[in-house]
Amino acid sequence: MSAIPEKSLSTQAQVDEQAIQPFPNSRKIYVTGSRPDIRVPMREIRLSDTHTSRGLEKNLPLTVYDTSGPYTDPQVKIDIRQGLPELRRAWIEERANTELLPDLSSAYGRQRNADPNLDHLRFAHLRPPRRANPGHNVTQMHYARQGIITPEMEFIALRENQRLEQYREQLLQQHPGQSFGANLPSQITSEFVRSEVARGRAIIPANINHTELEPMIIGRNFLVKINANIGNSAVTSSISEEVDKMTWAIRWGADTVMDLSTGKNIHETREWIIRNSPVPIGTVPIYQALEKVGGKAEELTWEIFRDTLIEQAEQGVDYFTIHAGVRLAYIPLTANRVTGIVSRGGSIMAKWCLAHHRESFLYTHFEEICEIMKAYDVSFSLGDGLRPGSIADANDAAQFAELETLGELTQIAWKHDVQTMIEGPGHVPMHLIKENMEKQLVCCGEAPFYTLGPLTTDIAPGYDHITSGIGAAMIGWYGTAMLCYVTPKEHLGLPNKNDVKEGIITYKIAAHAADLAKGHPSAQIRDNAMSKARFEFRWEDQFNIGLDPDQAREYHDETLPQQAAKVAHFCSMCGPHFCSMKITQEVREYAHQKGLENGHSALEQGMAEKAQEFREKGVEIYHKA
Ligand SMILES: C[C@H]1O[C@@H](n2cnc3c(N)ncnc32)[C@H](O)[C@@H]1O
Ligand SMILES: Cc1ncc(COP(=O)(O)O)c(N)n1
Ligand code: MET
Ligand code: SF4
Ligand SMILES: [Zn+2]
Repeated sequence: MSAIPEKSLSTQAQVDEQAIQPFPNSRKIYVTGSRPDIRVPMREIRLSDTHTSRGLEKNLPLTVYDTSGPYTDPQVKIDIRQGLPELRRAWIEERANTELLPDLSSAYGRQRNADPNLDHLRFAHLRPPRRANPGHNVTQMHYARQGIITPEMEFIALRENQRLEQYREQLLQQHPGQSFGANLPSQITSEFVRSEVARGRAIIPANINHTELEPMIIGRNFLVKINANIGNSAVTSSISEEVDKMTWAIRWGADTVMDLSTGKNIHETREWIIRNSPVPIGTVPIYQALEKVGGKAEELTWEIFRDTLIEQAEQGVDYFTIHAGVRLAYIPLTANRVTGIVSRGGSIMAKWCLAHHRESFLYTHFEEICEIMKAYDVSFSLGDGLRPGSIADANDAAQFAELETLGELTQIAWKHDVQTMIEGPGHVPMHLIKENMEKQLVCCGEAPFYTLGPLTTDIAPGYDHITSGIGAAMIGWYGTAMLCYVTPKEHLGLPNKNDVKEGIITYKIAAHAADLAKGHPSAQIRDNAMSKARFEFRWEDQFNIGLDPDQAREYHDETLPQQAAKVAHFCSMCGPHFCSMKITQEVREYAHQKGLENGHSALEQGMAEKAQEFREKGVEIYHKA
């Protein structure tokens, strides 16, 4: 939608065409649950047949997790000005414990919505906000603790299984994995989802005002998830660019998106994003609160912050990063750090605490914050305001003091049945990563961990998706439930749409590598399908099974663009005579013809004959015609 000028956004906005292209050889499928409106989206990738000497062999279509929402469903007409269909509306209404309010409860929200100067850029179909009836708690954790399985929980169970049962025969070969204490059942049931949420070991970020949401779960005993950060800054970007980043991010696999806008029109930007997002949206409300006081941290008040929480909760934000662990007493612990406080929220709160020489209002008003959260089912992401911002500062006293406090706050949130996850570092060398995971599990009672990377070295600006992808893969393996991406622009500038994709693909790799290493029951199916396609020279399948079919195809086309090359038994890396997979196939064919079965002797004999053949052909290989 980037081509549309801000002055006519509300009437002219259009979806980014790139975001609605179907994936090659793929179709959107829906697995239906116990009622017709539980329709869980997945992507099915059609594969070609295997050619064997005995004829054609079918390859089962592959099912993959799909975060892209209705955008990749050709049956759904996308209209960014209308927003997405309200998938969860009936589920929320049925529970009959909420009311639609005549107007926004937030004074700031009302003022923005009434301002005629914003008409041209406002999302045009604003809905009245919904809130829990007085005295009611509408969190998924509250239901879970009463033994209720919600449609959201059933949806998630189907989603996590990815039709695993279809692959019992084929492709299920898998290494046992090392899970470091995670409990990964071979089949996820709705009851398992409920019990993990009740226990606080997983969260379902799902604000009752985000009815467009396709439910997902964040927890150590489920698939590892990834988050993409987007949002404008005072220096650059616009509403349309940010909506494009969101639709681009979910296309490539973002499980949640954080809108970290700090520039113009934060309220309106967020409305456009939420109304068009099938994934949970997170924010850091203190950023917008700071904007409201002209960037002067010392002028922040509990009242302004509270109004901001309500404003955002009524728009449908699914989780709030709240830096309530930055206590006055911890600030001196950062004095001798190389990079001080690198968290934006952390530095804002540190400034407020010092200016007033008082305990942070986030800490002192924490129970009131819980009351707001449970009236809309907003989840906590307890912010790591004192995370290390350099290798030198990793695992220091300030960082771990804050973690202890986050543990205390988790217990308070749980007392209110408010879903909670914990944010983690930052910059940490590889050998200090495991300690972070172990301490978090102990301090925070196994509440899900959500880490930024961590970056494993400081020396590669321009490549921090890689420095952090390494740390993300490690901490994901140890038990982190969601990995917050870092893009190549980290430390250098605001990421653009391309950087968003680069960050996502990097983090999809990290998260999947972690699932494999943990031994998640369905994790290896896609690897097995890919390896089989690769060994059988099914090039199209190799492109299409991958995380980024476009990139894979482009690279193959660079040297072998001809259609015939898409079935050739080699690529330009080794060429026809040195293709080891081709040679292996010849060895196997030979063994088969000789009636020698797979054993050692067959391979040995095959190799010997091959050796002879190569010696004879040697001249030809080295003196290329
Ligand atoms: C906490 C992390 O959030 C990221 N971050 C902060 N603001 C934005 C934004 N507008 N867009 C993308 N990423 C952002 C940075 O990568 C930072 O390190
Ligand atoms: C995992 C993680 N940690 C922190 C933040 C917020 O940023 P900040 O703490 O800089 O305000 C974030 N978006 N994600
Ligand atoms: N990259 C930083 C971090 O790791 C955030 C902004 S730059 C100091 O927290
Ligand atoms: S990323 Fe840039 S603006 Fe943000 S803390 Fe680092 S130097 Fe400052
Ligand atoms: Zn950094």
